[in-house]
Amino acid sequence: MFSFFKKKPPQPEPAPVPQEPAPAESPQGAPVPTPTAAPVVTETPPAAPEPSVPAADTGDAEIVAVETPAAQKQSWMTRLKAGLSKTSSNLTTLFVGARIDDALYEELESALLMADAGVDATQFLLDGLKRKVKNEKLTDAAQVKTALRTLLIEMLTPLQKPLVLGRHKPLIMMIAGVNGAGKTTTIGKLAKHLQAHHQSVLLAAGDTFRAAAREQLTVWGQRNNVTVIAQESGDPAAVAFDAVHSAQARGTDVVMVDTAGRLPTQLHLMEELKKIKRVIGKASDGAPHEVLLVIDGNTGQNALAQVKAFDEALGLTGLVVTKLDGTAKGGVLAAIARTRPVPVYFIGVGEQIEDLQPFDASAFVDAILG
Ligand SMILES: Nc1nc2c(ncn2[C@@H]2O[C@H](COP(=O)(O)OP(=O)(O)OP(=O)(O)O)[C@@H](O)[C@H]2O)c(=O)[nH]1
Repeated sequence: MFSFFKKKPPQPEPAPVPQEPAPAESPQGAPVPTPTAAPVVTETPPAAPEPSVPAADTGDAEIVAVETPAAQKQSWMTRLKAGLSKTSSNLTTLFVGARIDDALYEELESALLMADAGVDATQFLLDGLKRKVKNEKLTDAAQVKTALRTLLIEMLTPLQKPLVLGRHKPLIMMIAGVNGAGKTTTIGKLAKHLQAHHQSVLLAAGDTFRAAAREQLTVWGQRNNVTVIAQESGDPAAVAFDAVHSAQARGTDVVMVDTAGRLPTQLHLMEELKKIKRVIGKASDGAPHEVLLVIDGNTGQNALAQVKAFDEALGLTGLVVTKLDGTAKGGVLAAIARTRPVPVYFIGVGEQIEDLQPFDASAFVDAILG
């Protein structure tokens, strides 16, 4: 049974020492007049008090926050299977009534390449499978499929890692990705999941580039009892800095810093991301504690290039792979596992909150092998 988050008791953090002037903040949510050139910050408070962490959560041992009920897990498997059906269709059919011969291996090779597993992972799996067939003297296709399942789980398990809560207060997460990857949607879904796990959440609307993105997040925050720190224009690093200080003052559990979408080839924008990260570190020593890249599963091998580029720029701690529903390219996780094994914290198979779940290698492989 998998859980959504893991939880650890918070470590005492040094008192924050402001090193840069934080932008002005309005106590009532109204924009504050500031000197020319200084950014205007709006703070959207939650409509109701945020849930506090229960006293029982501060024990010594690492605990699993919430066990997923069997019925819920079942419905997730159903959604995962449906979501990954395009990736799985080629892989599942080729074993039906097949003989173990070169034609089967060739078909498997094409299916893996078409699923965007990439040349390296595909070759690795084929070599491993041929070895297993020989050593274990496998004689029918169903056994070969089981052997492939084992190999795939072995390959993907290193990517499986829970997001551990409560290591820092606030736990500061920075979220990056290319345009339209699903960053803002993912932040919204994660905030809801975090609230369900008794975590108070504050969001920094660091997408100062697109006014609509800021407004979208602000309206969403008002509806969902989540404080959003936003600026009408200016520097996303200043928004992040201000958000961290607000969260420290309020005793908020988790801060998520949204950032504008950008391509790794837009070097000045990649520099801007590095600056946001540096400034978060100035606001809180050692932060951000998580640097997440949101990737669109539809982009297949291009997603791999994004992982490499963002990892080199920021030092990623985790991935969120969205839109695995409706794509035939779910094999990209195998490519990531072989070439840049950054942990996959969550995968998304739809637009609903419950469509974003922790990555579980066995469940994923079961879904793609049918
Ligand atoms: N089908 C599907 N759609 C998704 C998923 N995750 C996000 N989306 C949709 O993808 C679209 C883009 O999502 P956003 O969250 O706005 O993406 P973004 O990365 O914040 O975009 P920018 O701010 O432009 O960089 C929205 O229509 C989302 O509803 C998913 O797992 N499956």
